[in-house]
Amino acid sequence: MMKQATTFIGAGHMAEAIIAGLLSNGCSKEQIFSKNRSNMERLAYMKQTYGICCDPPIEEMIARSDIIVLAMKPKDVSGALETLKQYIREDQLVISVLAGISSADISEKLGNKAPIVRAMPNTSAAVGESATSIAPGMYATTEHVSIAEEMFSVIGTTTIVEEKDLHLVTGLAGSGPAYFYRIIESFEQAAVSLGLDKRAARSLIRQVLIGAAEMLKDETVDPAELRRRVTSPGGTTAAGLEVLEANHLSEMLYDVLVQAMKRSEELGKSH
Ligand SMILES: NC(=O)C1=CN([C@@H]2O[C@H](COP(=O)(O)OP(=O)(O)OC[C@H]3O[C@@H](n4cnc5c(N)ncnc54)[C@H](OP(=O)(O)O)[C@@H]3O)[C@@H](O)[C@H]2O)C=CC1
Ligand SMILES: O=C(O)[C@@H]1CCC=N1
Repeated sequence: MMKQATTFIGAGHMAEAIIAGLLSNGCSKEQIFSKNRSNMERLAYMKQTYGICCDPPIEEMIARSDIIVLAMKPKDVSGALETLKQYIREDQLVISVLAGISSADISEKLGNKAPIVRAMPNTSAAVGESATSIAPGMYATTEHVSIAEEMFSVIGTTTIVEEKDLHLVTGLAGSGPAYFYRIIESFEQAAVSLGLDKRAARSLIRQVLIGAAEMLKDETVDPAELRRRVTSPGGTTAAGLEVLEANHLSEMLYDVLVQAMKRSEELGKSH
């Protein structure tokens, strides 16, 4: 269980997913602080829902913390660090979940040698199923990486990557849940258009994804083999899969990653 006091700068969707995961894994709510820039309603919701500390002034939160998690949008990081750099110390660990923003950039904005570890979780953190990538950044030692691993391991799996690979893994795993949600939305709509009751469509297609995901948890199993087991020669699955192939599924998904990765690179340049 994580014992370090932690301040989340930004109490948005990602911060909530991580905080929910930490609390359901036994982390004490007194050890978690969070602040927004101006959305007090959102902060009140976080306080009410999770019992975390949102009232102390930001400088007090930071003074009492071992870890500072940067969880604002990339475009807001410059403004946030302009104010916060006077409070963040070199004996604290800065963990950034920001897409695209390099640790060198964060260090420069901080103007000190605080260690920085970058993490790219996803919103499945809220149910303990994030696929988080962790990369050591400026001034980070293996001990700092271990602390970040400990934090993120309670909200899912952790994979250590090099910082240069974060653009790619952001497009793959940070954004990843949205691709599957989008596919589910279309299958639901298609089933309803073809005459199925909405509730039945919804519950069936969701369970299909949950069941398939459960099967994939065994990493020794090849997804291609799982697919072959479903696909009877000349049967319904083969007919459906032919449509995916005819519409260039692999090329399309390659492009999905390329575009998401490019966007991450742009975020790093344009904030
Ligand atoms: N959503 C996702 O699936 C994932 C997101 N990320 C990364 O997480 C970060 C946050 O994303 P997400 O949670 O979706 O965004 P949200 O918009 O939901 O939350 C961002 C929060 O940051 C706050 N904020 C902005 N500026 C400041 C500031 N100067 N000081 C304190 N708080 C501030 C905002 O408060 P206010 O409204 O008051 O301005 C807002 O509550 C992004 O950098 C994103 O790249 C990473 C992995 C996955
Ligand atoms: O869309 C985004 O920019 C963020 C980063 C990964 C998931 N959401």
